Amino acid sequence: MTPLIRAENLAVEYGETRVLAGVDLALEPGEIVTIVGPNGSGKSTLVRALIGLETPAEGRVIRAPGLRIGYVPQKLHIDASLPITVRRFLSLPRRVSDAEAAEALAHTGVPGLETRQLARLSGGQFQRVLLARALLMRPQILILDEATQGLDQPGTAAFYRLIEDLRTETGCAVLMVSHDLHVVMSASDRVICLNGHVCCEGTPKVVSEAPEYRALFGLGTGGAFALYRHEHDHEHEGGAACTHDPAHEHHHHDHA
Ligand SMILES: Nc1ncnc2c1ncn2[C@@H]1O[C@H](COP(=O)(O)OP(=O)(O)OP(=O)(O)O)[C@@H](O)[C@H]1O
Repeated sequence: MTPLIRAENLAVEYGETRVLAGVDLALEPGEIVTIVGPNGSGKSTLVRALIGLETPAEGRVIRAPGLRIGYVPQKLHIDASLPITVRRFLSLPRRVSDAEAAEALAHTGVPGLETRQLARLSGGQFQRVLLARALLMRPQILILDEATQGLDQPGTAAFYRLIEDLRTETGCAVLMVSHDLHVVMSASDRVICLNGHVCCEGTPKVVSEAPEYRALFGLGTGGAFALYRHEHDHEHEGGAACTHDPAHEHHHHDHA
């Protein structure tokens, strides 16, 4: 199968700082892939580079011709002093019909919100409206950058069920960045563990049994917390996917 998006030996820099190096990645139609990794490990940067919002310092990103991407960014600040209804927001940047807007809102579990002010939605409603807008792109790939932040546990679980249903219904691929490890592990076909480079990757089963993953996330309920304590002192097997770039600092990830 031809990948929808492929990154080859991708490096991204902000000024003098290299935040991603040697990243190889390919997304096949219909698969759900999750990127995990500590804060500042380059997850959003990778997503932005895949979409074309960051220019590679090295390597390249290849997108299938005419690829339709639905993107839910990590942060979208809505200025409460600039009123905009849900309906108008759904027509940005592409104008959509009332019927399309209504269908997308129903699809994401928030029917009838059209006349509401965007700035006054609850966190969960807002995320679902963002998802509805992404769906209006009729995406072949849906890219979600920590789309469940601000949602409670049931809201998060429901959101991921919705993503899985959408994949089943539309056949779109899904690439998401997430810190919700338990849900990630159950909902993903493939997990990519990032820390400036790809630490380890594979099916949730393979990754969760990998020493790299265990070193990163620990076991049991402490796992999610351990995510933020990643000091990159674990050993890698094979090593091919893990060329440590000496220019890339790891110690600053110890945010615990
Ligand atoms: N526009 C920018 N200019 C300069 N540095 C940036 C920029 N965006 C991100 N960075 C830096 O690049 C590094 C990677 O950031 P990125 O947002 O990709 O990490 P992340 O893995 O998504 O983090 P988090 O889990 O906290 O969202 C960080 O050190 C960050 O400070």
